[in-house]
Amino acid sequence: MTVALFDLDGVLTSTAVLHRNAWKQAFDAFLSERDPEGFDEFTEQDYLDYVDGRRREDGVRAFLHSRQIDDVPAETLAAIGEGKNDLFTATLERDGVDPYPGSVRYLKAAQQAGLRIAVVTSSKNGAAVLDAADLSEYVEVRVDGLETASRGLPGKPAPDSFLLGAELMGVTPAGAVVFEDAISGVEAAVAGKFGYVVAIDRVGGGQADAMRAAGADVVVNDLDELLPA
Ligand SMILES: O=P(O)(O)OC[C@H]1O[C@@H](O)[C@H](O)[C@@H](O)[C@@H]1O
Repeated sequence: MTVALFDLDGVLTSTAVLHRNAWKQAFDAFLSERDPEGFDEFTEQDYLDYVDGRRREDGVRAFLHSRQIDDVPAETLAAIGEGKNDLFTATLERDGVDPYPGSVRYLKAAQQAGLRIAVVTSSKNGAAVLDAADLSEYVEVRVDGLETASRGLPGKPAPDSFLLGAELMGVTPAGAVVFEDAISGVEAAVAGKFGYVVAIDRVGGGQADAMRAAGADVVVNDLDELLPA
């Protein structure tokens, strides 16, 4: 295999946590206003099950549906996502972004070994995150939430964004390896019949088992583990 398709948030950069925190603020504000008495907070498991790896609008719909909230007008759904995005971008601008050191080492080693690198992310902030983390130089092709939206492609867990990444890199899915930290992303890679699927478990608990059940070929805690000692 000569091409590697990396998810971004949680794989190369620690921004999955920034996304999760911003989602929590946005959803908790919505839920507590809608039902102050019965307020039941947005949890880390909610993030992993319904939001992680998915496009912004898909995450909003999937989470609210999990709470049997299906009567929200489209403008309100959009406003929740926009509120979350304002929180996310403000944190990004204030604190910057840390790439995982093990991921940087892995990118360098992959590049030296002649592997060509693409990033496939559901986020519309993909370019800003790559730039802030100083990783853009490694990336030959970027497929992000803006690109898939402009082409009318469905988001993860549908395979389309990864398939587009492979196509733009000029390889078949079988000729590419996918690196993912979200269950929706592992499902997308498996659905696309990619050559090899590496899952990165950043959260512990039942995540590694869920990743294997979703079809990951291997689960690691950090990309460093894949490098020779
Ligand atoms: O709102 P954005 O920046 O377009 O990101 C959409 C999604 O992008 C994914 O990469 C993240 O895992 C999700 O948490 C996030 O919600």
